[in-house]
Amino acid sequence: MRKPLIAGNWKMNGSLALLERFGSALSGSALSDRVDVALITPFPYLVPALQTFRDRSVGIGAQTLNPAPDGALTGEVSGPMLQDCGVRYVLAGHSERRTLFGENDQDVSMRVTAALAHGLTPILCIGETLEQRDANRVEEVVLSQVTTVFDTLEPAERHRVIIAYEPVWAIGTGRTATPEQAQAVHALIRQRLAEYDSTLATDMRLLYGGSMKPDNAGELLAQPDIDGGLIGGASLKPDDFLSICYAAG
Ligand SMILES: O=C(CO)COP(=O)(O)O
Repeated sequence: MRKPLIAGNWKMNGSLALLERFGSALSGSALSDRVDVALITPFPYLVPALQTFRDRSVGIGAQTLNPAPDGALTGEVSGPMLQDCGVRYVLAGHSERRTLFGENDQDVSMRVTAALAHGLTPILCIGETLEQRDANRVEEVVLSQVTTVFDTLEPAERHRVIIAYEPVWAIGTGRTATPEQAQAVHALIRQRLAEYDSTLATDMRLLYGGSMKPDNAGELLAQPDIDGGLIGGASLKPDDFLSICYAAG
């Protein structure tokens, strides 16, 4: 049985004041242990977030990392640093990193490997653009984003990854994938995982991301192959985020 994960990706948003509001909202909530909750914050808020949720009721994650362990790389943050601070998750391959910062599949793969090497749980983000969907290339694009990373991993490492399917056309647009569209892609990903090993397919959590909100979360999360959500805009509003967590758990 896969436990759902609801992860809020703050992107380059948020403040200490917002973190405090999340601290009050989530600590005072009746969240069940049937759902894992994570906040993926900008670097400066990681340590305050870890302090806010020192009971570990909310896992804290970073939005990227540099694959090198250390060195003369001004402005970068490494896996050992995140591990040192107690960070649990790190995103790799978010579409904004791919398009705005030029990260290709190989860069993404190096980040997943570095995360695993330093005890972090990578959340590998994949998804097609609208152009690729219109050209009927969803399966090809999404499965190749999975395999370029998974082919390089050891079998045991593959089991430690979480995948988030985020169709690029649904991110921040208010245009969410229908539950059927999302389920169809999740099922394809799971089939591909089964080719590596059947327990990988049954165990791996596949999150959906892209305009998930309180009013559509229930339907999306009810799909058999959707095991949670990676939430952007709605993760900046404690009440909305909590509603989505309740819908999952
Ligand atoms: O990119 C996302 C999460 O990583 C999704 O963002 P939105 O929920 O704002 O569409």
